[in-house]
Amino acid sequence: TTTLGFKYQGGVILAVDSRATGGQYIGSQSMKKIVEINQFLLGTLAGGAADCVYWDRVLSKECRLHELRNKERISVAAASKIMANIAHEYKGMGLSMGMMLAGYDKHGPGLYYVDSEGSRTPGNVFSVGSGSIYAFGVLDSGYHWDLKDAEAQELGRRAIYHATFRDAYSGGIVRVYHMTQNGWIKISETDCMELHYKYKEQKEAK
Ligand SMILES: CC1=C(C(=O)N[C@H](C)C(=O)N[C@@H](Cc2c[nH]c3ccccc23)C(=O)N[C@@H](Cc2ccccc2)C(=O)[C@H](C)CO)Cc2ccccc21
Repeated sequence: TTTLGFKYQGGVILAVDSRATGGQYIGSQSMKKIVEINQFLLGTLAGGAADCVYWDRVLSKECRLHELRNKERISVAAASKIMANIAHEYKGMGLSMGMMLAGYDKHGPGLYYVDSEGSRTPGNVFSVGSGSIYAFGVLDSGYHWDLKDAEAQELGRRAIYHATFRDAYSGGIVRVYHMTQNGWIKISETDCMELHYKYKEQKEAK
């Protein structure tokens, strides 16, 4: 898996692949690794697929209950704290989850990394999963706060593509979402082979 998220002047970009593996076996090429918790909250999934899918559903339920009890949407900080508390409750019992929570609340754009070891960190740039070292290579060389929306979306897409090219455990479809003060927008869903030939042509055109 390769997932990434970064904050910039235009909000938050999330980009992921869609492969699930069991050892060398590819279980699926179409897994949804960006989960839509609500219109202003997105999560990304990496690690044990069942762990991620299950505890994301629990988090979604808790976020909805928070809205009903408090008559206001949950903040990104509070949602990430719920997930961190769950991870801490099960620490040492074998959960394997590396997630990001991205959203927009009264404090502006939010991006947190949360994992099953108990880490919960706010930050501007994260990449999580077996292909994250490749994604960082592209992301760190192209990232700056003042990226334009189209540049930011393409940077996320290109970073995930390069990870699917080099990491055997990443592949399938490259999905890009953009979180702004009006909520999330799904920007693109592109098969990594389509991107492969598109980037190849761009290089040959030079
Ligand atoms: C095909 C499939 C599933 C599947 O392939 N499960 C395997 C056992 C799984 O969990 N694979 C992990 C890798 C893995 C196997 N055993 C583990 C034990 C501990 C930690 C990780 C693993 C995976 O693809 N994870 C994805 C993340 C992911 C995949 C699917 C859904 C959510 C997140 C990922 O991180 C990269 C591919 C690198 O591993 C689970 C599932 C649920 C619902 C529908 C289909 C499937």
